[in-house]
Amino acid sequence: MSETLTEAEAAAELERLATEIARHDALYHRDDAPEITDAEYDALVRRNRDIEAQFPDLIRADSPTHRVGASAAEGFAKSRHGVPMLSLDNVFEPNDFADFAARIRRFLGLPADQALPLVAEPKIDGLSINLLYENGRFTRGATRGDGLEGEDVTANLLTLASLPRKLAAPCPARIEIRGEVYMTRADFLAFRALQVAALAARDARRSAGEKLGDNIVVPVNPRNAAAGSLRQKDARVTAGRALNLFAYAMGEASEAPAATHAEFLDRLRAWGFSVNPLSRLLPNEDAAADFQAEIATARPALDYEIDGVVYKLNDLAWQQRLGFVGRAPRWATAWKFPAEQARTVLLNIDIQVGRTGALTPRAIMEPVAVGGVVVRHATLHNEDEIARKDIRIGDTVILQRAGDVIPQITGIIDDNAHQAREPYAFPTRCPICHSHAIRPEGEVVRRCTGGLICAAQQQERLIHFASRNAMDIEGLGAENIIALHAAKLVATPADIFRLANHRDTLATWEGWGNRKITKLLDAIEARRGVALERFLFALGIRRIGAQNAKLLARHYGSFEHWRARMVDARIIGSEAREELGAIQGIGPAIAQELVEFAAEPRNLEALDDLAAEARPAPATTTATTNTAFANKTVVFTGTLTTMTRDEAEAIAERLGAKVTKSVSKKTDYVIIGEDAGSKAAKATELGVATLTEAEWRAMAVG
Ligand SMILES: NC(=O)c1ccc[n+]([C@@H]2O[C@H](COP(=O)([O-])OP(=O)(O)OC[C@H]3O[C@@H](n4cnc5c(N)ncnc54)[C@H](O)[C@@H]3O)[C@@H](O)[C@H]2O)c1
Ligand SMILES: [Zn+2]
Repeated sequence: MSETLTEAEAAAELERLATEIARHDALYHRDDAPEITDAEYDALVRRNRDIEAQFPDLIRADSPTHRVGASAAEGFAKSRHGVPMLSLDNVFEPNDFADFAARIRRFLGLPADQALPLVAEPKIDGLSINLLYENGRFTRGATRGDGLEGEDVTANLLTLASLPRKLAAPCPARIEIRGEVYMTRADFLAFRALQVAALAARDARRSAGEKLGDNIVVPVNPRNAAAGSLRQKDARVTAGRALNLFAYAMGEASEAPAATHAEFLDRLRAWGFSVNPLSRLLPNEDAAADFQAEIATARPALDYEIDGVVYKLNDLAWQQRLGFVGRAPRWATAWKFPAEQARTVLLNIDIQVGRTGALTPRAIMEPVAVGGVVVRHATLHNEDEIARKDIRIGDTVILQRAGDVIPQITGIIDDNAHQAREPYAFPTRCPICHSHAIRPEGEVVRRCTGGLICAAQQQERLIHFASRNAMDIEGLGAENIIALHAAKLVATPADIFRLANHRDTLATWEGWGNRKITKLLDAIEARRGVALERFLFALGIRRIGAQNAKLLARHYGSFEHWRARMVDARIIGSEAREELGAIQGIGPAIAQELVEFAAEPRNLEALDDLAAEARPAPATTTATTNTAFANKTVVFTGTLTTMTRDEAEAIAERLGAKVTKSVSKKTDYVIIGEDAGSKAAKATELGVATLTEAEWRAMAVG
């Protein structure tokens, strides 16, 4: 560790790391949803261990060094292991491996020339499980959980073909068998593709207003996929996933089934478990380095992911004597492979535009093999990431793949050639529609503002436009929009109103009978003259949800007025800009989105084209039927403090009220401001309902 910390700094840092690591443990082990890569996680753990080594007095009771995994997730019955399920220490270098062997010799008091037979097994990247067999029958299976107690996943495990239900005699009356549940690379890629497609379909339906759960998860790697698939509340879901099992260890046993680990692996095979065929008994620790190299060479061709080799002392009596320290046995270690890295040249950065207008940079590279696959693309996340790593086109970049599907660029070669290149300038225009792209303060994502015209966003916008809370066009759900858009009959919302021109084309489509077409065209016709608030919401301007659309409609009253004021509001400091910012409920971020929308001339063109077709109705005629003041007669008296009398009367009228000057029996409400005189008294006398200014505001403005 290069830095020197004071004791106070070290204590604070250990506290932070304990919290941070526990959070990532839960995300990874309990939720199957890691936020960071394994390499980043391992760096946090290493930092924690280094600080603890320097300040042993500060080691916390909740130190990550002593914990395993994360506690069992809700929704599963808990299952206690007969013997705890721990983790493994790991080494990366030959020297560290030599230390591991030396510690064993020292602990057992073995002379240097005594052979130390070890069993070497590929370290499968899956999730470990504990299988209880009683009288030769499988009775219970659980995940590792926090090491002491895991989730009972017996029903899920029973869907695995490779899990023996019964063990052939002889076998101990009670024995826990441990192993790894994993998914092959090929099955993982197929499953991932399915999930990606399911997610896209779900999102399309969601933007059409359907309420759908968040249960579609796109796994980032095979381990993640295996864990998510096994830990399903409904075992029928697990049954549909391709999961396999390698057995490699035991927990509690009523009698020892073998004297050595190698013999035990033979017993596992005889019982019908699959044991990794690459496992091998090594005569001594000196053979480990060669084995490590051999497996590293074999790795790219394996059909499952491994991240190292586990070396276990063969003699079970010795294992017994060595026991455990912290969260791992003394008699085994995982010699991990370094994260697979490669160097290549960054040819270009292309910008992909998402369905919601987000601009995401992607690296295009000279193809290079890393981690068993040829890679051409890597994500660059966002513009800050590019700036932070100072990535320039033409640079030699270092690429890393740590089990995840999408490789990362971890850094660049900072040489003279790099310095001579231009720093990368992130585009400020959308590469698809050339509208300006903005990045609101405090956000990392830059977005295209050409919502109504951008081809990348068209389909999404159209689905939203027709959906229930927006224009509510019956019969124009996501599926039909996708078909119409793909056939190029509809590109912008205005085109929907011109769909009648394509009647003949539609009639040739399979499943589109005359009745269906007529019904759809009628439904579209019926939406001309739509309420302004629906129209504004349907535009799909970012941050303009149904509630904000309502505020805008009420405030501006008509489409023409709203449009004119938005155009004027483009000028900072203008009266229209101030007015927009002063509308209660419309904050600066919302105002900014509206202004950016209006600042794109082609948005205005598309907007006018649409308004000419849809002809949104002024807010007054639409809001009158279902407000507290619809068809009521109201009188204002006294001085209002939060709005002028004119404004108040205009609002009341917009809400469908009739505003009169004098109080009579026909008056429904008298709104009383400051220094009110005879009208207030008259209201009391006639028993007419009175409202304070605050009450009026609450009812009228919300
Ligand atoms: N990305 C994240 O946010 C995040 C968070 C937590 C953990 N992790 C990853 O998980 C690791 C820690 O998890 P861990 O405690 O399970 O340690 P580990 O995965 O490094 O090693 C222990 C595990 O190896 C597995 N294993 C595979 N083959 C085996 C074999 N032949 N014999 C024995 N065990 C075998 C077992 O499941 C065992 O529990 C970290 O190093 C990191 O890579 C990542
Ligand atoms: Zn665009």
